[in-house]
Amino acid sequence: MAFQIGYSLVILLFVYSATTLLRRSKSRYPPGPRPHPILGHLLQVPSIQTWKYFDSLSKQYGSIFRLNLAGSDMVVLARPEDAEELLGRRSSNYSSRPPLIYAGKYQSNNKRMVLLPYGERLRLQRVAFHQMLQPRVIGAYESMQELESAKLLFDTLESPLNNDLHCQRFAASMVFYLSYGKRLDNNQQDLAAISDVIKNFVRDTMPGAHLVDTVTVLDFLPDILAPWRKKALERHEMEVKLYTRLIMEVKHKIDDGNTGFECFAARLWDQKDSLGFDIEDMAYIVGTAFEAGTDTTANTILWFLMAMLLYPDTMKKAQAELDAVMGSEGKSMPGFAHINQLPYCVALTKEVFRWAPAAPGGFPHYSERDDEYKGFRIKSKTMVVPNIWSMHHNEEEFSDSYTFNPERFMNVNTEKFDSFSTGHYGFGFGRRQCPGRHLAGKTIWIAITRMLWAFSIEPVRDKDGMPIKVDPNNCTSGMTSRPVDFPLQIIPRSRAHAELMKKEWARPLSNRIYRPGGWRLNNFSYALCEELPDKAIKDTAIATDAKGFSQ
Ligand code: HEM
Repeated sequence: MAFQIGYSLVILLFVYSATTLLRRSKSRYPPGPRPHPILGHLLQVPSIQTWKYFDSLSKQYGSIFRLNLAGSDMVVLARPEDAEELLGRRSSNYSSRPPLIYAGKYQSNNKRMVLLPYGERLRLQRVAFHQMLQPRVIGAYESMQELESAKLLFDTLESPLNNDLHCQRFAASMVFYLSYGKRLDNNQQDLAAISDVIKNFVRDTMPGAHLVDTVTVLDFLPDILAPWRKKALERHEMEVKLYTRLIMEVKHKIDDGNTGFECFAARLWDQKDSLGFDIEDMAYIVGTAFEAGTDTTANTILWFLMAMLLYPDTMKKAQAELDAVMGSEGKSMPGFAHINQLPYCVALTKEVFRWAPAAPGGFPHYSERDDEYKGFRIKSKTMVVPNIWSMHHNEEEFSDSYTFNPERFMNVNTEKFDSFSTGHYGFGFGRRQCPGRHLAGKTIWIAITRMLWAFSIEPVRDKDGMPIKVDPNNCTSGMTSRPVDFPLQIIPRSRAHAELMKKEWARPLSNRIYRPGGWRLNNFSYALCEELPDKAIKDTAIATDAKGFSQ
């Protein structure tokens, strides 16, 4: 009997091994262009608008193709269903990030969440983010979003030519407030310092930005032969100094007995020991929120402005909707209370995310184990890139995909605020999907909707009265992309609209309706009123909380 069982086991083992081997030998790598014997495709992949090159390869080799960058495997996915399967359903294998020696190891000391490999450190950081950015709490930020968008309108009215700076300030101030509990008003010093960090970071994480990330043996060179290492470490020092100063300011406020002070950094100070974070961890966690949320948000608003120049009919349609709801006399300004009455403005916002994704090339994921998919082998340590650009230009899903057409989103359920991040792929996939997406959707909606209500966005005309053309292909490259400076005129729709913009921004903060909520409902309402000297106003805010404003 024992012999028979043993015999059967041997046969089973043999059959299993044979079928596995057979399957392996049948599976092949995804197709791709012919590589150079040593450098692979390293010299073929352009650093300028890489997503468009990848899109052209997907038309030639299919929706899953493979490249080799001097020995490192890269698989590019052009279809959302493949990204959802691999990065979503098989996320236990595809949720890491490719190790970056320059930006990850030296510049970030392996602490920056966006670059972290999959593991416990990432999990803890995502838990911390989730507390601040989950759908249940983002209602608490509506009053801040309305306040900052009022400032955006006012700034644009006062100096329309600086719209780029205003978009940047608007996006930065929103996230800065959530992160450090203070607004970025005309505090150019903090804004300039952080914008600089973001600019460097976007550049340093670009594919091919640093040879050592591809030819990793270069990291064995001594310092004298690797001057880039000193530069990366200097950047690290500068970032740590800046981000630590900001979280220490929060700590001092807490130590000074400001018990109601509420922001992401304050929460982290509370949980520092239970989550096992050191100060540098905390500095980077909060700084990362700021880095990841600022450029993406500002760039999306710039893309919106360009879309309005190219597709003025969509602007007119949105304005007709706004006038029908708010009246055309410019006597009242739209806010979150009107979101369900403005489906076209919701659809237009979603179309901006689709038409010009702020991160068109997607963020690369990284496989940890060998896998097989649709008959293709995907080795461990393969960079897997969801090419959002291709997905948004898949004609089967988005017909006439290069045309900006909000109508394609007109059937969405606008009662669900969450819907800003569905129906397109601009926020990525799986366990690394953007944790700021719910906040970003609403921040961008309020900015776009109020800009449409307030202004006519017009082309600049040449001396013959002809509109100067703008080109959406003229955009920056990197992890995020934005249109290169383009001429436009932003003109108030009427004197009454202009007056209301001024009035709204001049309105004392005490007259604003706060909708507190969030992690600690009452405490958070203090945070929203932090700049207000009057205790009575703080009490009012707490009272409104009790009345159950939206959360
Ligand atoms: C228009 C606005 C935004 C866009 C288009 C955007 C897009 C993205 C994308 C594509 C990713 C990579 C997802 C993946 O790996 O599959 C990402 C990651 C991330 N985003 Fe956003 N994002 C936006 C706003 C924000 C905001 C407002 C915050 C925070 C306040 C934020 C925080 C992050 C963080 C921390 C990550 C890294 C997640 C990780 O590596 O696990 N983002 N975002």
